[in-house]
Amino acid sequence: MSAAGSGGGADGAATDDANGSSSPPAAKRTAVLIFNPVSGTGDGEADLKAILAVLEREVTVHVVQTTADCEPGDLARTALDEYAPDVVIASGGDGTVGAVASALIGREGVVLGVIPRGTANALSAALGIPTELTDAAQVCLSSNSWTIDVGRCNGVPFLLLVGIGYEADVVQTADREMKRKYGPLAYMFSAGQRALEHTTFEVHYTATADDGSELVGTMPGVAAVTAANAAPWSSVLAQGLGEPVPDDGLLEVMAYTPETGLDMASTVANVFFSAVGLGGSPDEQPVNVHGGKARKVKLACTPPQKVVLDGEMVGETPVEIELERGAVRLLVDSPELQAAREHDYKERLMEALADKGETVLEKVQHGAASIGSTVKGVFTDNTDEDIEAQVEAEVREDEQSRNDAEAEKATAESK
Ligand SMILES: Nc1ncnc2c1ncn2[C@@H]1O[C@H](COP(=O)(O)OP(=O)(O)OP(=O)(O)O)[C@@H](O)[C@H]1O
Repeated sequence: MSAAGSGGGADGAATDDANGSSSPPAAKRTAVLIFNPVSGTGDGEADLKAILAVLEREVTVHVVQTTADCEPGDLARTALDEYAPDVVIASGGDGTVGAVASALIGREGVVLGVIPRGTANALSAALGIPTELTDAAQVCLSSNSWTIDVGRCNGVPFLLLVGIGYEADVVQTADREMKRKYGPLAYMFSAGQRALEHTTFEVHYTATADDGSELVGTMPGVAAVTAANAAPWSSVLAQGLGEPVPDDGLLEVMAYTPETGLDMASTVANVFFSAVGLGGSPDEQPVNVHGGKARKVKLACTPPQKVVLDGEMVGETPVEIELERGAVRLLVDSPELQAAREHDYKERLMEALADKGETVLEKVQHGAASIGSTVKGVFTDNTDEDIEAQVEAEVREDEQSRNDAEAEKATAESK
């Protein structure tokens, strides 16, 4: 993840000049915090308290809470006019963050801070924003910024990607109930389920390359198309050419033409494994993955397909997608802080493993068994109650066998 440049520094303390006389404290910077109280699965009230405890040390914060029927972008635009802030901070899921980011397009001098609290937090993962609440709040006080491109799909701004067909079905299947139950795994379950049941369509495309040349054609048998500005590893289909670059002025456009449901599932799995470094190089694409970089792309589908924009359903094809270069300035970790955080995380992980390696391994195996049966449940027609009963039974069985093993060991030792 590359992040460079600098934004406004934070300082609010009194300063001494060369004569030793004290000058008045510099005015505190002003921040607007657009806060979604219901996003994710955490406690909104407690989260807000923890965030303000960090931010208010250095900036004056105006909190604007979102509501069910109010567009967060409109709230941000009103707050920009009312408070003329230096920083606008979006705290919520990807929907909230994307909408607030779009309100900052063309507002030079105002930087975007992000405190992720959603289910998937794909945006933060793609842009290298810390997932821990107070770490992310701390980054909002920093002076490191990264100027990134913003996409537009039929005029509507997006930061990550446009998904057509399969990708849109996956998002629609992972509804709030499923996300509440399974967290980020909801997307994996729904991805597996939809891969087996996917349908195909014909895509008519006009892609404009970086040199202005145009590629026009029709592709039959397509199950999914993605056009990405940025994407985290979990947006598997956007990784066909390697991780998209959010500041290169280009979209990564991918199309998938699987023969069967299993073919689709294994293609998704292959791209996923190579994206996380466990498979072949992304250059060795499976034969049913096609793609390239484009400055702009027009797509029409027969029959028309659903379209998802940064995780939100927005309608149907046809679409015209292009990028606005360097449209938003985002506050990010300094490379040093990012490295220190990663180092610290790895150290703690290694310590925990050295301390109780066996227990950790057992827990992982136990978790995998529960997930396995949940996936099986989702793929078959079991009801939610069936799945929960199945998972509970496996957990009980697992605990019982562990207790038996411990009892056996204790008996053996006492002899
Ligand atoms: N005060 C509120 N009460 C109820 N719903 C709200 C409120 N504020 C926002 N919403 C709803 O929250 C949704 C946006 O959620 P957001 O994207 O922030 O988080 P999420 O859906 O939990 O996370 P993710 O996008 O990562 O899955 C919108 O549908 C909006 O209507």
